[in-house]
Order: sequence, then structure tokens, then C-alpha cells
Amino acid sequence: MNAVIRVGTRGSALAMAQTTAIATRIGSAAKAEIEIVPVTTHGDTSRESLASIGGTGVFASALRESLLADECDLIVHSLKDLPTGDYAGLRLAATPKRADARDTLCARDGHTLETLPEGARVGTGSPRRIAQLRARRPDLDIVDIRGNIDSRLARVSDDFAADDPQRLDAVLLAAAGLGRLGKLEHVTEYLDLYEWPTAPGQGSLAIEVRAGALDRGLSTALEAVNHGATAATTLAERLVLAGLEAGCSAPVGATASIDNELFFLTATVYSLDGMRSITSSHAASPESHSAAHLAEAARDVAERVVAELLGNGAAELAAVKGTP
Ligand SMILES: NCc1[nH]cc(CCC(=O)O)c1CC(=O)O
Repeated sequence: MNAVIRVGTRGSALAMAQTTAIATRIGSAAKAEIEIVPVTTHGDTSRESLASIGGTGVFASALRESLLADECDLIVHSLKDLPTGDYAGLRLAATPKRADARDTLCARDGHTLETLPEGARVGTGSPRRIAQLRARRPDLDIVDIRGNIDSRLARVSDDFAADDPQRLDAVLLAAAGLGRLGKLEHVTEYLDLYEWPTAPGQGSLAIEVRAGALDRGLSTALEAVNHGATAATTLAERLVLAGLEAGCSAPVGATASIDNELFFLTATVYSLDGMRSITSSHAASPESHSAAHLAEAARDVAERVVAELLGNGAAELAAVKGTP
């Protein structure tokens, strides 16, 4: 048994909060000590736009190199920041129970998307959120922002004077991240997943390890923190991205759920200007809720959704191909 399990994470407040929570569970299940190993990634230090530094995969690669170099035993990612392709020498070992997958609006004066004044300045850097905003409210002034959750929320506070170009009327943020940081009091509207599908895997964490045999205690602990329904629904959502050959910053929203006997998947591809979109939804009836049957249902619905999206012109719509 490992005396100490070293857990690699990004150093941001959000990453630290979510890693510490899951690492504590793994430590007690494995009856081992936990050591948190912060890894600085280019995505954390750069102020350039995400697209220009290589998409959201930049957050994952430094962590993965640290795992391959045996500087830690496992790493914790936000699943939505993890590219869909396999990574040589590593494998996804567990997906803990998903938090809220919705996006939220955090606006001044309690505003919602409906009530924001004409021309209000709304911050987001995500092509999907930009397209969704343009579709819903073409009059809004969308401001491309980067940075951590606290700095984004600050721009909607009175830290910035009315004439300050940094000041915003609202920002769009994932409920999961706000929840993990204890900042849900800033939310003025929760956006319904069926009208506003979010990034594949949003709200989920993923634990990655080196391929090959694991210490027995660690392997049992990873099974204990894995959540079957989360693994299957996020698999379906990520297969949509993979099937479109799109990257994790592509304007694609996907939502899967398991409701009684039905495995349901809906996905929407947006044009970057938000003026057009294509949606496809399919359901399957898994034979049981075993991991194998749920994964089979996930592959089945994803295959049908991808075929329908591509058949309806999704690849041309969003220039999704080639996006990192
Ligand atoms: N793109 C950054 C990012 N990566 C993961 C989260 C938190 C939500 C999650 O775990 O899905 C966020 C912040 C956000 O989108 O508001």
C-alpha cells in the first residue's frame, strides 16, 4: 500500500478546492496520506486569449507531463478542460459524481438575460457562451475575458467605477465552479440545460493515472469515488465532441441524462455568430444500469446524435474542425 498518494493539480483556487475535496475522499478510502502537488500551467500564467495559446488543452498538458514524470500518482482535471483524445501512457481512472452542469448569469442589480438593459456589457471568453448569448440577446455588448473566477466576478462589482472600461454588467460562469468556491450568492439566473446546453463534461471532475497496474489500495479507492451515471453521461457528451472532431473550446453544447429507463442525449452546434444552430436529441434504453450497459447506451446515442448533426451540416456551420 502507498504510504503517501501524491495528487497533482493546477494551482488556481478552483483547482485547489476541487482537488482537495476529492483527494481527501481518495485518501480515506485508500487509508493513505495525501500530498497535494501544485503544477503551474501555461494556461494559468498567460493573459492571452485561450484560442491563441492552443485552446483549453493547455491546462491539461503540464499536469499530464508531471504525472508521466512520476512527480505525482494521480491528477485531477475539470473534465470539460480535458481534450477527448487518448493520451499515451495515461488513462482516465474515475469520474466522481457530477456537480451542477448548468451555466449561470452573475449580473448587477439582480438582472437575468431577459431583463439586462439593451447594450449591457457581458463578459465571457467561451465561443459556445458567446454564440448562445448572441442568439438570445443580439443587442448585448460581449466582452472577451480571461482570468480566474474571482477576477471575473470582481468586474461585476463596484471595484470598477462606472466609466472604467473593465467594468461589466454581467459574467457567465459555470455553477459548478462557483459552488466549489462557495460563491453561488453571486448567481442571478441559472440557465436551463435544455435551452442552454453546456460544455461536454461541465461540472464533472476526472481523475487520471498512469496506464498500467495500480497499487491495490489506490485502485479500490478510485472505484469508490467513481460514479457510474456520471461516467456514462459525460462519455456520451464527449463522444459528440470527438465525433465532430471538435475541441473543448468549440461552440458545442451537450447534455446527457439517465432518467428511469432512458438514456437521453441532446447536443447543439452553433455558428460562431450565434445566428444559426443545429440540435439533435436521441434516447436509448440500456439493458441495465451496469457500467457496460450504460457505456453501450452512451455510444449508441452519441453515434446517432453525431450522424444527425453532421448530416445537417454541423461541420460547416461552426468550422468546428481544426479547433484545438
Ligand atoms: N473554462 C474554465 C473552467 N473549467 C472548469 C470550470 C468550472 C466548472 C466545471 O467544473 O465544469 C471553469 C470555469 C467556468 O467555466 O465558469
